[in-house]
Amino acid sequence: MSAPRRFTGDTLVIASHNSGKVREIAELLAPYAAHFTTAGALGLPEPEETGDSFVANAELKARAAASAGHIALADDSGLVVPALNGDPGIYSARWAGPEKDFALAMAKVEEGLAGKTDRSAYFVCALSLAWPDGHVETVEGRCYGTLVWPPQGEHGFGYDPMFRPNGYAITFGEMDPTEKHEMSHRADAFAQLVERCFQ
Ligand SMILES: O=P(O)(O)OP(=O)(O)OP(=O)(O)OC[C@H]1O[C@@H](n2cnc3c(O)ncnc32)[C@H](O)[C@@H]1O
Ligand SMILES: [Mg+2]
Repeated sequence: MSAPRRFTGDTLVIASHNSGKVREIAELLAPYAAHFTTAGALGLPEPEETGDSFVANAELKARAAASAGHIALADDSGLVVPALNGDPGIYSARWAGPEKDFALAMAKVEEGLAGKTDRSAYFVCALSLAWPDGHVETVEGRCYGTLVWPPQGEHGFGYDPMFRPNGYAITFGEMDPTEKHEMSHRADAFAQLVERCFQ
């Protein structure tokens, strides 16, 4: 295997159209990239997520944005629920429908869990850094926890209000963002990416 390619300090494009994610990525990235912009700010289209895994979709989104000329970082993430055979998984965004209604998406998860005792779940975050020549570096992070009902807390985004990480008495929705950044699936993936490409 060849050595990982390092980020060289150019402008970095955050290849996501999700403002919750962009905010978290910008905060995690601040120490490593002085200049960054977003796919939305550059007017780049949102590519169709046709991959069959988090990694495949992260690479597809990163490559699509990098083709515009700057190194790009994409995140494909989601909530995996073993009692729902892994759903919503890579379809986590799509479960919220065109209106991006996560109250609806969380209610669908809860409905699926009716009568089930296993309420374990984990978040996955694949991060892919792509160069304009097509090279990619990809990592995957996880965070394990339990699903609670009703949803609790106003912080974060997506499924955060119903996810209580193991070892905590509160949901991601109730957690201070700086604390989520220390132990989330995105933080786990970030630590791996920093070690590979930013040090
Ligand atoms: O593809 P981009 O443009 O980045 O934005 P997206 O929202 O479509 O992102 P994904 O395709 O990766 O879908 C992931 C969904 O999983 C959910 N998700 C991911 N990370 C999460 C987190 O930290 N907390 C809560 N929900 C999360 C969230 O609802 C996302 O919409
Ligand atoms: Mg998406």
